[in-house]
Amino acid sequence: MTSPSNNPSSQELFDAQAHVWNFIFNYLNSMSLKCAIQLGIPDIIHKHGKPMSLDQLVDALSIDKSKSRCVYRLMRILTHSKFFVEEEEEEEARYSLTLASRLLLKDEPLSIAPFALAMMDPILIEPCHHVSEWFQSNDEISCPFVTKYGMGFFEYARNKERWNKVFNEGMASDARFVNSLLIREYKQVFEGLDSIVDVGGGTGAAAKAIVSAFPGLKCTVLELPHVIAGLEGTDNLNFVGGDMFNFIPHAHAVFFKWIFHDWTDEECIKILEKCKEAITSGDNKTDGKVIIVEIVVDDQKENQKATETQLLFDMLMMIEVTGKERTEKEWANLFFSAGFSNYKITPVLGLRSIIEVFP
Ligand SMILES: C[S@@+](CC[C@H](N)C(=O)[O-])C[C@H]1O[C@@H](n2cnc3c(N)ncnc32)[C@H](O)[C@@H]1O
Ligand SMILES: O=c1cc(-c2ccc(O)cc2)oc2c(O)c(O)ccc12
Repeated sequence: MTSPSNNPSSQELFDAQAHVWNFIFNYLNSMSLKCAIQLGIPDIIHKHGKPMSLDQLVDALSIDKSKSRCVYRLMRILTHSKFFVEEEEEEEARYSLTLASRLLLKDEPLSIAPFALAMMDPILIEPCHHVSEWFQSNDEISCPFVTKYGMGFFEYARNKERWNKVFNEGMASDARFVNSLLIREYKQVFEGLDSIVDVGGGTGAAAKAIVSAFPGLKCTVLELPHVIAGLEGTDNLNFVGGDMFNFIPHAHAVFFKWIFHDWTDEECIKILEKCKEAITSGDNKTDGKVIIVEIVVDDQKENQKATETQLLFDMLMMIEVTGKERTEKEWANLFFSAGFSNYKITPVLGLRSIIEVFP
């Protein structure tokens, strides 16, 4: 890393200014994407079935023609960011989808639109305006979410029906996406298991994907009661209301997706100790394991954008809850502190990995 020159050239100064500007205005990328999802632009282009002109898009959007140029400007920035492709046909621009915008179609099984809308909801963005205030406040305030709302995430979600629904649907869409790829890429992680508990499994999206791929496997979702209120199980899927810090039902394997990054090291060690009890039978024997789907920070050092996204998640975990993203060394420290003897990381889920932990 070179230190800045004491006598920068004009070009160096302009480059530095451009870097600052890019960061200042980057939120407008997120907000443009949010607007396109809310308007259903990917769905409209998909339904059209072939590249779509601006006039056709404006017609289908049912918005006032006076806003056509603004729709063009929205499409221009999102085309620049590779959410759409623009091609010229009969001297007119026509838009089609990219793989990224296909993931944002509302009625597709692998849609991550609900996750995108939950993560860009004002409820999660508001605490971001309170980070410095939180840094300067007393030790008792655990995260900027609490600075903003005066209560933790769990208490807030329990009392706000709309937010509870938006958040759970967002998580469920991510669970459907990542679990279908997990089963495609690393099916063997579940092979030979007869029972599994999905701890903090939300409304059961991951569990449903697992039992439909492995019909002989019995799956229990352990969740906070307000998340699973009114949900019915099936023959091989059941919902149990409870607290993972108190008790995890006995099973061959315990599955966690996006749980440990929500919690401090001390809390994770407590959960892992409960897991060890859950996979150990009365005679102290086990061939069970813990299966974790999470980020391993720095596992893709050569990919600058991947590392940046992992670090953005780490900031999100600091702001909304009291968790963090962990390096391999930090993960290993948790596992060994909780009395596990071995682990295996398989990096087949993009920014996340599958981590198997053995007693
Ligand atoms: C970030 S969400 C992840 C949901 C799901 N595993 C997924 O990735 O789609 C964290 C989940 O943990 C649940 N949770 C939080 N505290 C819990 C506790 N003490 N016992 C059981 N579940 C808990 C929350 O209700 C929430 O659904
Ligand atoms: O914004 C969040 C909040 C949580 C969260 C919610 C409820 C809990 O009891 C614990 C944590 O978790 C998140 C998460 O895992 C994620 O990947 C993104 C955002 C959030």
